[in-house]
Amino acid sequence: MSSYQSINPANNQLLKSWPSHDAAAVSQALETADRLFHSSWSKGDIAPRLQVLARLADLIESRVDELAAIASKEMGKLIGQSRGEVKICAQIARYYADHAAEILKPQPYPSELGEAWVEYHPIGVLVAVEPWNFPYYQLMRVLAPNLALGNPVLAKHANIVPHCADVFAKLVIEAGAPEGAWTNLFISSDQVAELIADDRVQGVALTGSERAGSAVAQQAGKYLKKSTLELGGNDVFVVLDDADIDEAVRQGAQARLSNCGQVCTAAKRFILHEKIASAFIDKFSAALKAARLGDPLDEQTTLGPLSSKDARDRLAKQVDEAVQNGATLLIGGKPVEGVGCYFQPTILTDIRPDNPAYYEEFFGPVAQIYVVGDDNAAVALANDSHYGLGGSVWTQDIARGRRLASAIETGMVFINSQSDTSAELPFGGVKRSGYGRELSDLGIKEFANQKLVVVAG
Ligand SMILES: NC(=O)C1=CN([C@@H]2O[C@H](COP(=O)(O)OP(=O)(O)OC[C@H]3O[C@@H](n4cnc5c(N)ncnc54)[C@H](OP(=O)(O)O)[C@@H]3O)[C@@H](O)[C@H]2O)C=CC1
Ligand SMILES: CCCCCC(=O)O
Repeated sequence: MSSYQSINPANNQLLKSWPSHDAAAVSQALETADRLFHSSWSKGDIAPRLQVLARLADLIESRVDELAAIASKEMGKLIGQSRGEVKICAQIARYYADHAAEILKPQPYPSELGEAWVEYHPIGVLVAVEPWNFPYYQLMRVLAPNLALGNPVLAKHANIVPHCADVFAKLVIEAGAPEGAWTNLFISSDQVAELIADDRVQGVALTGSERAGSAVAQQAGKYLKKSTLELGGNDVFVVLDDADIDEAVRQGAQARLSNCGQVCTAAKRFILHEKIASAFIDKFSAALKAARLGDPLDEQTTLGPLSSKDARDRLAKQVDEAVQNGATLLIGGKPVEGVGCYFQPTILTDIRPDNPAYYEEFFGPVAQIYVVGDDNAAVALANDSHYGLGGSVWTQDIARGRRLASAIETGMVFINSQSDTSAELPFGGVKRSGYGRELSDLGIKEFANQKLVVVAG
């Protein structure tokens, strides 16, 4: 049974232990959620559900500082970045409050068979399995569209962010949602598997590692339940010879160091055109070295700790092995001595395809640098990856940027911007980065019965 403990990664202090939910509590939660699904709340008029989302957005906006501090203390995100995450959660709630009715209205399908349309109905109780790196955003990405649609959700959050999980669930109730709409469960992987197997559960959404995604998707497949997966990424940051180098360096450093590099769509593989590589590397190294490590609650800090001791130790081992297999360590490369799960900003170069690091995601402030001679080489290197989540291309020739964006095999590509997210834009990837999309009109239909109705002509 995974234990749920709030531990501050900046000082390794235990903040609070949280009791796990036993079988009786899980059974009660599932029964309540399923009863709600069969009620007028889920199957009736959408308006009351959208009013809850609007109130939730207002509530979150009124408590940004409080919610941000809880996240920063529990998983080490810089306080300013935690505020940003809380604000985008309000944006997502408000987006679906304002747009779900339009997105979900019946869509006509002109047909020779007669008058035809597609209606969008909820499918039932879902399970959400979410990670610690955006402890509120990951939950809101599932809650908002499915509360609008009418799918009740049983949520299993990462075991290192129980306070975020608990306060989020309380906010949903405070916004007026009935019991069962969103239930936080402190449960184990085995209990998740049992829920997925239950006939009352119709789908599962997971964000996390390939390991977790594979286990959950396997169970979902075994019981023929719909699933969506948003997993790791090894996103490229392609800087072409005509790029604005200073802007690319500024955003590249942000894209690698934000959330201490623990972002699935963080820039991880920096692919540099040979004409600008030396200039970029000099400026980029200086930008990473200038990071101010410290307490995430201190506004002056620009690089906080990793989320846990395990995460820090895993990263240190990865970097050591990369160097043992031939990579050159340009800067950093070691845990920071002392209290807390800190790691030096790091740059690795000379990573050859026979080095395991070539295909690995570094979930921390570790940048890989590659140098290429032309656009085709950049695309070939970008696509030589098991992952396919996001990426960015930097060039002053937009037509050139669009060509590369179309050729890079990922779910999202940004031109002259680091990867980002917004409620109205779909989020997701391909290959081992998972499948399905969250947010936007695509995300709300992932767990909808897209029902065809035809009136014979
Ligand atoms: N795509 C993304 O945004 C993220 C990707 N990751 C990737 O995951 C890697 C490791 O991070 P980590 O924290 O270990 O992520 P995990 O994949 O272990 O955790 C993500 C969620 O999945 C749960 N989980 C893990 N295994 C199972 C299982 N067999 N059945 C059901 N649920 C399960 C976890 O629960 P519990 O916490 O109790 O183990 C957690 O709630 C990172 O290096 C990164 O590559 C991590 C975070 C976010
Ligand atoms: C702001 C970017 C959000 C990325 C969410 C993730 O790491 O899954």
